[in-house]
Amino acid sequence: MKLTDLLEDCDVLTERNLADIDVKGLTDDSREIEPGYVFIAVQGYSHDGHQYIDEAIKRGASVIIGERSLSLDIPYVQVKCSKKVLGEMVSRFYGNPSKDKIVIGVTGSNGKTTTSYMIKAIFDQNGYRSSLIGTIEYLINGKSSPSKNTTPGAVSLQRMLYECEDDVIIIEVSSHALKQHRVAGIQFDTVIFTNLDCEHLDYHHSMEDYFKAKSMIFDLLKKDGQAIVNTDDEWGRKAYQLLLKLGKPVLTVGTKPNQDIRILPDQHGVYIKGNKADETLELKIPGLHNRYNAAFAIMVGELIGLERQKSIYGLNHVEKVDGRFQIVYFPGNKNVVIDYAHTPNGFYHCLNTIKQCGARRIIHVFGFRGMRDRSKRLMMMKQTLDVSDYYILTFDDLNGIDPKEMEKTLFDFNTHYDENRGDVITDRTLAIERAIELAREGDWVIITGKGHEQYKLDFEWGTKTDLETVETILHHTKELSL
Ligand SMILES: CC(=O)N[C@H]1[C@@H](OP(=O)(O)OP(=O)(O)OC[C@H]2O[C@@H](n3ccc(=O)[nH]c3=O)[C@H](O)[C@@H]2O)O[C@H](CO)[C@@H](O)[C@@H]1O[C@H](C)C(=O)N[C@@H](C)C(=O)N[C@H](CCC(=O)O)C(=O)O
Repeated sequence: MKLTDLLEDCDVLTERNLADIDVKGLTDDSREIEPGYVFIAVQGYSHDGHQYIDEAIKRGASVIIGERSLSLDIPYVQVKCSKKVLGEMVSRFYGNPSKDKIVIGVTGSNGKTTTSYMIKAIFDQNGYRSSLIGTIEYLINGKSSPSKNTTPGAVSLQRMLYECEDDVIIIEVSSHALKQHRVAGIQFDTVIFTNLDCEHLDYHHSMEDYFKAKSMIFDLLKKDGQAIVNTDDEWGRKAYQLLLKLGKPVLTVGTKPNQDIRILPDQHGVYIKGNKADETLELKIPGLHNRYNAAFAIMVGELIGLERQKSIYGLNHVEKVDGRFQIVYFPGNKNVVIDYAHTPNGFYHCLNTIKQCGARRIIHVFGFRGMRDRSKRLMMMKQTLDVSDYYILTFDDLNGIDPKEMEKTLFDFNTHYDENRGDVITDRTLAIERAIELAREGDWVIITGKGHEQYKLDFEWGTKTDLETVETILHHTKELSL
């Protein structure tokens, strides 16, 4: 493929010696360079790709692209934003693979994963074949591989799209990915904006900046693409206004009248308007948050012209999503829930869902992640105090933070909010064991923060995930009762 074709429409500042250069491949990682490749130098979070230009040349790069004004012995193209150019070029290199597929992007703080699996179930149960790229796994052509990033880097992502033989591809799009242009070059048929919660402010610095990053996805809609937003959410309403301003078609989901899909909080259903007749659909899914997720998925079904009952049929086939409101039933009518919730709003929805399920008492095990947004911790604490009856603060990922420092943070929170309703047990497995021990008939234990993820620390029980810990305790409980 010719370099000039790959650079078409890219924001190029200066260029020289471009002639008729053939491109064999392209990457932003000098370690992956092969002869005839283009190396795109990207300013990253921990390294500056421009430092690896010499290494890329030694490995045989035939062209370098970067943001600096440089004079090199091989052709160099200076661009305004090399991350964006990377996505755009790699997409062209693979023949714009998103163009001829149905591509659904799901963004927002909470609900991305569950919504994505619901959409997938609707497609799969109705004669389509779909791929999914997200927090838990990359599921392409029926083959699953573990997820590294919720949204992979541009080169991997475009390669996955290229290799995907399915009709539909559902992509969870993180704010990091948008800010870093990992999805540049992708064209979305539908974009879903679930909500925005106090999160990632270590990276985005303010909610406005976080919102700005999320809104970048709207620029990537296909010409006839469609956005769907949750207008019960403050930032969803801002997204709605922005979309109107941009002249993009937008459908709404929420509990207020006049929304395209109206959530009926007390009736376990949704009321849907649209091209076809208005209709109330019953949903058998627990939790208000899941009715929002289901409403987005049903709306996607509407957009591809599915009969509504076929969407409901699909939703009834959603397999359990790892680490998302995953219930383990204990003898003596005790339930244990594992959920990825790690924001105040995530807590609100999980804890209230358990309450609606009729929990006698709620015991909540959770912690705070090191090196992440600290501003949300207070609100997380308040949320649990509002709804749960007892909490145990424990370790989540430390991400390089000294364990002593995190332990002190947990004890400080516990002392500050001490109403004889909480405890600190830093070992996560012992905290879970204690919570289950405390539970009596009709009680629910909820463990939040890690969801499907593997532990990064070694804990007492030697288990690797919350599910493994809970199942090990269940096994011991059953043995003891024999
Ligand atoms: C902070 C962050 O977002 N980092 C992401 C970023 O990497 P980076 O900026 O650190 O890259 P870097 O190591 O500084 O390298 C800069 C450049 O130098 C190049 N390099 C580097 C070394 C070398 O020898 N040669 C070389 O060419 C690198 O290939 C790169 O192009 O770009 C990489 C490729 O896209 C990502 O994999 C990486 O995600 C890291 C692993 C990460 O943990 N990110 C998290 C914060 C994240 O993105 N999370 C969201 C989900 C958030 C949520 O909703 O919960 C996600 O989408 O996963």
